[in-house]
Amino acid sequence: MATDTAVTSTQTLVAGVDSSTQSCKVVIRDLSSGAVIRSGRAAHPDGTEVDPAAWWEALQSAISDAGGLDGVAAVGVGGQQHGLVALDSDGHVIRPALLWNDTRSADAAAALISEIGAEEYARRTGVVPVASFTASKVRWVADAEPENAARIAAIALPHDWLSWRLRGYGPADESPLGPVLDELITDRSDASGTAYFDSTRGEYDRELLGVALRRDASDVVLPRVLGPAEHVPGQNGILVTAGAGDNAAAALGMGAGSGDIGVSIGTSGTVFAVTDVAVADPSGTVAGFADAAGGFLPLVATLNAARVLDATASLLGVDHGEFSRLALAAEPGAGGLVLQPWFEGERTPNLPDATASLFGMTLLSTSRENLARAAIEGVLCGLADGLDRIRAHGVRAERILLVGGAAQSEAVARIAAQVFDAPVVVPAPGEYVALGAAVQAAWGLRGTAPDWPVEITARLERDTRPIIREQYATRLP
Ligand SMILES: Nc1ncnc2c1ncn2[C@@H]1O[C@H](COP(=O)(O)OP(=O)(O)O)[C@@H](O)[C@H]1O
Ligand SMILES: O=C(CO)[C@@H](O)[C@H](O)COP(=O)(O)O
Repeated sequence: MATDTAVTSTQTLVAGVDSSTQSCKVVIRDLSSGAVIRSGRAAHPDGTEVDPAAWWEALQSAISDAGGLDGVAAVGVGGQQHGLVALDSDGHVIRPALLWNDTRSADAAAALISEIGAEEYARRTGVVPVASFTASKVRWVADAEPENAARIAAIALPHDWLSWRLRGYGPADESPLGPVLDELITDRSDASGTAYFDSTRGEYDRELLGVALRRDASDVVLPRVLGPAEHVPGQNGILVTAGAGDNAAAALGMGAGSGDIGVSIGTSGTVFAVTDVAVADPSGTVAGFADAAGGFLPLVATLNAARVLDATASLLGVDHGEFSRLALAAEPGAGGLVLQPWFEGERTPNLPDATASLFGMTLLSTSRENLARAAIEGVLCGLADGLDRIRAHGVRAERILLVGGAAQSEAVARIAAQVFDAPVVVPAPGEYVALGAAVQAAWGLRGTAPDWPVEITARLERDTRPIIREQYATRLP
């Protein structure tokens, strides 16, 4: 448990949750100042399919690690996007949740595009299916496990299901309020990652869900979409707000506005902007998601991010601090060494079966320093390519806001300023998804968005080194 500030008896608190791929984090903030009062975390199991019960257990451990919810008036739950939580009519989870990084649904995504058309998907939902999206996972279950698909009574995303459990709903033998599927709630940001939601109209596209499920989906319960200023009752008098997809919650947490580009380097790598107008990219590279504040969140995601650095550091036998020092001891371009970091297949570019490759190895270039730098450059180049695609939709990039676990690496921040064609700002180390979910909790509780300060620890001027992206580009297929 981390206690940053003493709590007084008159203080009202709000809580934010980030149920992310690798862990669950809880932050408890003071409603009036936004100060973090206490926080906690718990690990999630590895794997690209996970029993949601593990998330529920981790959430309770993280809450307890944070000293419990005493004094908390409202909670918002942010979480990894896209995961398919399929429920039967008794509120039981039908099979382990299929996560955003499970690439078995790549063929299902391709089939949906060939049946509906990429242009039509982009027009109706703002996105074009890739393996990550919920619709692709629904189709995968319909084809690979038709007996499971036939039992689906409701479909939730990870954060929807956790909000439901937190409010006291669930299977009759596991929850005080029972399996009331109509009490599932969500928000526009996470709904927009399903590929069966029209975020400009704020409505589900049940015909597209039916195509994915291979049956009439009019009776499938989908979570009710709440606005950012709304709340519903929860347990012990604690109100529950809409929650959000993790990237949209991070945007709230770091106060991203027009001209800001969020770059998150966690399990996934993401680059996103906050915009007033929707983006629809029929190529599917830019996902035209909604944000958690009533606007839009055009986003490009990569599958290979912080864990590429973890794996390379482990190969070199060093911790994160030494890994950063090694990378900074190498020159930009890593002496010609290029790591194409597609260890887990890749989503952008859409190469679900790809593997990683190391190019440019000579006796001179193959040093520990160059390998550390090449890993960071490879991850950042993929995200910089994504930013170019977002800019192509007329989005301005005045500064990069760097968050996610790997943003704590000095080398990542300094090399980001060499790779992105914009200054880089690093907010103070923090769990920005959970912090943003707490922003939403405050917003839903009071009806207006709080104006809490965001502390910045580093500002790096643009320091573009063209060699890095030029040599990476020569290795693209
Ligand atoms: N100083 C650091 N340098 C590089 N990577 C780091 C550092 N600190 C944490 N990480 C990595 O960040 C990742 C966790 O980031 P996080 O944003 O919490 O991920 P997620 O939200 O996807 O679960 C882990 O892979 C961890 O090893
Ligand atoms: O798929 C996406 C965005 O489209 C990912 O960003 C997931 O939302 C997982 O996030 P992390 O757990 O890596 O933060």
